[in-house]
Amino acid sequence: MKILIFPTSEAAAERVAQQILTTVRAKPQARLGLATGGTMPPVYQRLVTAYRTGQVSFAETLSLNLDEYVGLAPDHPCSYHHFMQDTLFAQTDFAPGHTHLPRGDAPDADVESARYDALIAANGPIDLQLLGLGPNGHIGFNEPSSSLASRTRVKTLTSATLAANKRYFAAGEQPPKYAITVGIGTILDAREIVLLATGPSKAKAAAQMIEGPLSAACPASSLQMHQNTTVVLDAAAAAELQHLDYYHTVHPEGREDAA
Ligand SMILES: O=P(O)(O)OC[C@H]1O[C@](O)(CO)[C@@H](O)[C@@H]1O
Repeated sequence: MKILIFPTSEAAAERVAQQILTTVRAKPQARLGLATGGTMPPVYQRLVTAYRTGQVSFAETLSLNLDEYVGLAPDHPCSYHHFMQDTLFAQTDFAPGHTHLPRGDAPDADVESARYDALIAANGPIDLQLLGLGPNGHIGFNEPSSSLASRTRVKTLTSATLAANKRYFAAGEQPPKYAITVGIGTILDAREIVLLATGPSKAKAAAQMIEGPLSAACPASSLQMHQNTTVVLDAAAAAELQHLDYYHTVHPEGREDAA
């Protein structure tokens, strides 16, 4: 893993956006694995700006998102379909038939998981997989105890994740208890992975992911096994790392201390 530590969350998001733009400019038909969650809007805003200013086109790009809540239809305001439409797809020239997420409202979530896994296999490998990080170390909705070889399937969300994501739902509305998520094995098949984690709530998970043992207790530690992963942190998310001299620290003026 290459670890980059930026002074601010804005600088970290900018670095991730630039990596996505570089991939799409080099290969307009790139297959992007995209992520949702509160960490991603600053990245997607930058992609939208790049599109609006003529710096990039996504017209030929394929996107395959990581996950969706079981039971939520695409038009539910808290569905990840809605999140992606709102923050990225409707604001750029992604072709509607090129943007994929698991269907949370499918009549049988297991059948839908198998369909989605086959879709990724048919279109893969993913060129660039974008990831956020759950405060409990999850990637996608691969909660602690997920098999490190898992494929797309239904996962039961932990109480910690339900509590963390409750803020995205209306008062009194319970977040779904299950999600369809691409598996860790599927994530590790990507040619390139970039994970973005910002803010103090990610510090413990970031330290376990980078410095902890490879373990299903921290699903993100599986990225230690991937040959082309960049982890982008802001200073708050890097606060619990013990070995700062192992990593690349990027200073406000852009100077980088090489690891
Ligand atoms: O960015 P957040 O909201 O902290 O979420 C962290 C991760 O958890 C998820 O919400 C679960 O998939 C991801 O979308 C996200 O990458």
